[in-house]
Amino acid sequence: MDILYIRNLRVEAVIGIFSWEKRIRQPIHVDLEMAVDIRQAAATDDIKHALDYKTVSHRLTEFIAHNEWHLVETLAERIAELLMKEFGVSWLRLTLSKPAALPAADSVGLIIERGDRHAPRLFEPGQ
Ligand SMILES: Nc1nc2c(c(=O)[nH]1)N=C([C@H](O)[C@@H](O)CO)CN2
Repeated sequence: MDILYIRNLRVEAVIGIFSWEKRIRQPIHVDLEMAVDIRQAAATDDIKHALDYKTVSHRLTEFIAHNEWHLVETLAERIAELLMKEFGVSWLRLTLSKPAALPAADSVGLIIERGDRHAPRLFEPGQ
């Protein structure tokens, strides 16, 4: 299986467990790897058969920024669900970072993997 990645997608989000965190936006950085099979896209040279990283990035930005979150765990799980349901992604590894969370640390966050790495894409959106 091949991997399409998006590295260091930056989104300003309302996220955190404390009341002061409900009143500000904080940066969330998304690193994403998604299983794909690039052969049909490469053979046809047609974006219709590719997982469009621009569309995925715009959707994730909108989803993260237009909702409010308490835990990074919740946000990570919801992102994984969205990618599987809306884009047919069969396997993903997501690194979610909240770099402003701890003044004494460069960043904190999570790495999660969901799905079957060797399964084909579940569907192509719009088909
Ligand atoms: N495992 C987690 N621990 C903490 C979280 C979290 O989302 N998951 N969040 C916070 C606070 O919101 C923190 O980021 C504020 O500095 C603390 N621990």
